[in-house]
Amino acid sequence: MSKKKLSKGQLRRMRANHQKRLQRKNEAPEVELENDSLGPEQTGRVISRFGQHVDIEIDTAEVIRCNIRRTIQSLVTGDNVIVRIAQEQTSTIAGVVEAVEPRTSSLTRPDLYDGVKIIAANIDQILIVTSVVPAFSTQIIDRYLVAAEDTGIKPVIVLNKVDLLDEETRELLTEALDVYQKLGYQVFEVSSQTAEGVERVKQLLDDKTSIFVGQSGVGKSSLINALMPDADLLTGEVSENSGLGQHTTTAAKLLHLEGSGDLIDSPGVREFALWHLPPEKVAWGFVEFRDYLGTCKFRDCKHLDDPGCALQVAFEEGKIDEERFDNFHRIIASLDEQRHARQFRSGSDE
Ligand SMILES: Nc1nc2c(ncn2[C@@H]2O[C@H](COP(=O)(O)OP(=O)(O)OP(=O)(O)O)[C@@H](O)[C@H]2O)c(=O)[nH]1
Ligand SMILES: [Zn+2]
Repeated sequence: MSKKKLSKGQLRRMRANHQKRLQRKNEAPEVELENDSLGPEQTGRVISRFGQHVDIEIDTAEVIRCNIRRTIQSLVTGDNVIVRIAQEQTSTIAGVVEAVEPRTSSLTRPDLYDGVKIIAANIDQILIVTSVVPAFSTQIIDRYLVAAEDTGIKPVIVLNKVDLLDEETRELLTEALDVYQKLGYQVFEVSSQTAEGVERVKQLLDDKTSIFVGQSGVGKSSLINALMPDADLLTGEVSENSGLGQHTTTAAKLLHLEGSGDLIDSPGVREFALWHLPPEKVAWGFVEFRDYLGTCKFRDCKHLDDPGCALQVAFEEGKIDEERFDNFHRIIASLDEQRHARQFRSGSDE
């Protein structure tokens, strides 16, 4: 049986509907606030972004939902902004973001369409949380350090769950972490369970914007809860999935800590170091390698057993820790594996 032919009228209606849909897509879904209904400019900070809208905390600590001027190219959690607030509240949209201050730092992730996507801005420090459950791994710490070094944001290492350690294990871990202290990284040993060391972390967070990263299960949520004025807030916010739709669970959100510090959190923020790293950035991410980079005999030196490798010489002279050098090679090897897997996948798609 042949397909039923559409009448001219039906076709016209279909086309008209299609046009309407396209138009709707291109139109900003925002309620435009009239310029003369807006108050004077004031400063604020992005708490969270939801598509065309954004929640801004202003100096009175009030959070207001705003539209975004079309001239603004990029606006993410943590951005400092200039806003104008409607003098009379006529809708849920209470103001307009007029401008964004230059960022001191930004956290990005690879994006299929745009190359990279910025997920948060103006972060002062990255707390790399690790523990003994899941197993302690300097390789994972190094991987997070490399990613942190690439952002230019200061990383700090936090060993959580020290309450689970017997004396001997604790000594071993302290020794392993000593390598990082010697490289200039701050190291904290804490337990979110017994609150050991938590006060020192609290002081570290004061007056700064921080993010917590690390493997699933190391105790990031537990630690954050121990540092929040209202312990239930974080879990409540993250699991909320109503009203504003699914963005609530994925959008990075800025939260206030018990002292004067802020925290930006989201699943994406927590996992940022697990995304692909270009191999040339890995060596740079090992801070003690920097003096030697560019001094190997061959420009494309893999720093393995290449002749005339300056890193190899430095290692043999005891200037580079063995475990760090091993971890570097392991990270490079895992990047190669990832690349092969991607090539294999894209090849089999054809
Ligand atoms: N013994 C002990 N257990 C802890 C401590 N901190 C967290 N835990 C436990 O570790 C488990 C994981 O903690 P979470 O806070 O959910 O870990 P997370 O890093 O937020 O995990 P994701 O949300 O998956 O990223 C929970 O069962 C916690 O109770 C601690 O200091 N000591
Ligand atoms: Zn080399």
